[in-house]
Amino acid sequence: MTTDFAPVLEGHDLLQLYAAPTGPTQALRGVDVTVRGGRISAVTGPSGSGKSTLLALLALRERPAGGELRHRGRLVAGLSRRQLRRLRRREVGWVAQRPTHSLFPQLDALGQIEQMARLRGVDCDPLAALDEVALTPLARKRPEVLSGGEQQRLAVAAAAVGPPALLVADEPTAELDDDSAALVLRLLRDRAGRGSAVVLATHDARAIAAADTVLRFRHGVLSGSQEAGRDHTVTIDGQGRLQLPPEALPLFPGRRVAVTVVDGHVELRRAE
Ligand SMILES: Nc1ncnc2c1ncn2[C@@H]1O[C@H](COP(=O)(O)OP(=O)(O)OP(=O)(O)O)[C@@H](O)[C@H]1O
Repeated sequence: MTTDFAPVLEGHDLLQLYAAPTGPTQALRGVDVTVRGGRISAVTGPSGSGKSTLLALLALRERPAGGELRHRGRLVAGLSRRQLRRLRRREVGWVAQRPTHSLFPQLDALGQIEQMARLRGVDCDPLAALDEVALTPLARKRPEVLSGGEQQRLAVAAAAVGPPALLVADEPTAELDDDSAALVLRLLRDRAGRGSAVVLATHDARAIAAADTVLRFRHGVLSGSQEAGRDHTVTIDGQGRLQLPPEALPLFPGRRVAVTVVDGHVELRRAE
């Protein structure tokens, strides 16, 4: 179902250090990671395990202290600050753990979307972008007067303008109830469907279930990775209806499905 895109980012033996009173501490070490367009990758693990540190590297906000990070085959270490800034502006959507850190404090919700479209050099319908996260009634509000969940939805909608080649979000559903989380996950799936590489740091089972790849961290080390695609046994009722597993639902945002019976199996695709 998922198209196989070339890697946007490839990290090998990544190391990140932070200063601590006792000397430099390794926030990440020995991490190998590949991020592809068309996929949602969830980075998970206990608090302090290195998720945000990895996201800062993948969003090109920091450079690794060691190892190799390549963006479309080019070594990030070889890029100037100016080149990195330009890449971030044009190609990277970023949702900070505190969503206000990725919003412009002086702009209202509509202005956030318009400004992001300007920075990326893309056309966009700002009202439709707000509607996607159910924020149209708050179009003229600035971030400071929005609730935490509204700020989070706005930050995701703004980061997703374009859509960007890379969409990196730190805990994008942490503040959200089930309905709002479903909106955000549907939006992220839509952008992956349009080719974005989506990377999330998350503790949220709803977001992990929506991911194609799950990367588990412990003490700064990648302790396991898992591809989605588990088999599910479900029952078909007397009318031929079946219940899709929850992680399949974000694949069908309009809830319309094209069904093809072919070679003894059934394929489901999003109906246009
Ligand atoms: N700017 C920094 N300066 C010093 N230490 C840092 C800095 N950022 C992170 N660390 C340390 O690096 C380690 C990894 O932190 P990180 O924020 O990546 O974890 P996390 O898995 O995202 O945690 P959480 O789920 O709580 O957000 C922690 O020990 C943290 O204290």
